[in-house]
Amino acid sequence: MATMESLIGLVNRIQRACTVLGDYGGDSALPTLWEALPSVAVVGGQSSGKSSVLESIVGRDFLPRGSGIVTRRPLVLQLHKTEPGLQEYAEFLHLPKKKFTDFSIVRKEIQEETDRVTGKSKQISPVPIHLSIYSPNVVNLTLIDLPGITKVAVEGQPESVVLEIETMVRSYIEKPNCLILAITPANQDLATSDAVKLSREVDPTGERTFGVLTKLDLMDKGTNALDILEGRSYPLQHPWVGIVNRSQADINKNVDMIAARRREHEFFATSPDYGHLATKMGSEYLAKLLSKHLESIIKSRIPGITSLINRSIDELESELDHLGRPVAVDAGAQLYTILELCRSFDRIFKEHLDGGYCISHFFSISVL
Ligand SMILES: Nc1nc2c(ncn2[C@@H]2O[C@H](COP(=O)(O)OP(=O)(O)OP(=O)(O)O)[C@@H](O)[C@H]2O)c(=O)[nH]1
Repeated sequence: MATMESLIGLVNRIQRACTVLGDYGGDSALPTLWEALPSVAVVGGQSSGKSSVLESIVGRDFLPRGSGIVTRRPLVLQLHKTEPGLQEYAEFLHLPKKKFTDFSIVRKEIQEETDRVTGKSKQISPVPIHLSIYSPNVVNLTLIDLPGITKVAVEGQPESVVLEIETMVRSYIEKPNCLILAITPANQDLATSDAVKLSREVDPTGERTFGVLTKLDLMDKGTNALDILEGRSYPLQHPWVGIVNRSQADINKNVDMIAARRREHEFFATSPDYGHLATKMGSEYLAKLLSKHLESIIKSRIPGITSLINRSIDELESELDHLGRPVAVDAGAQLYTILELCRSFDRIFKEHLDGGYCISHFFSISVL
């Protein structure tokens, strides 16, 4: 288990290295290392509860929240499990070496960094924000929060935003190594769920889709979601997980994540409808389920990842060979390099000229 955890941690670090080098799977026509590594994308309609699910998994309050379109750039969130007792902190890729221990400042930075690229209007951008959280209380995971799928542009947005968001979401979830966390609110008809519709399109067999039903506490009295949670309607290969996040009123009252998790736990444990499913519900269970699934994916993909890395090393080495020796920085060594180049040019020139010693000699002297 420890080995597997460190392996997921290693994949996290490779992903981090990829992003530093500008490889986040973007629009590259070539297969990239990022694409070979597994990740989890959170997909759903606007206000379906995507950011709330992410926060519950992390157990921290750090994402900008509110009604309307809040997530306007993809957020690549890497969770790194640290030793027990160590302090939790966050780091942004665009602010290297700056450790954030106050998570309300993390939220502010996400907002400001979103605005820096999109402006303060409701525009969206496909340029991701990268955030790493180091904590003893998380499981090693890379999660990607995406803008909510919508059917209509809100005031201040161009009509094209609807298609732009769908294209952006699709570009992440169509990658075969991307697990899809399809978030659907339980108080809406599942048949109209954007998350279910889109994930079915890109993953028709449902092998990489995890259905998450939020807002179970907001269902009309006398109704429940047992048909879905027990897999009778909309079955997926992995069972649906029910979640109860904090309501907007809870957020306004600053109900903290620990209290929220406890309340979620109680909701399932004491519910006459869901009590028998309580051990397989809730955000903590979801985080463990995802981490476990990632483990098995990584295990099965190790040979592919290794061969991709080896292939890239080979290609880079042959490119380096082709480029020749590195050019030194100091003037003396540079002069030496030039002399060496002239010497080899002289030799090759000589070899190609029939009895041309004089010309090549003359040439080498004139070059020097
Ligand atoms: N009561 C209740 N409210 C919830 C639940 N999940 C989310 N909410 C509320 O629904 C609203 C939207 O939640 P978010 O998590 O911001 O939704 P989102 O999908 O990330 O929103 P966008 O990023 O704007 O698309 C917030 O006010 C949450 O408090 C839930 O399980 N129960």
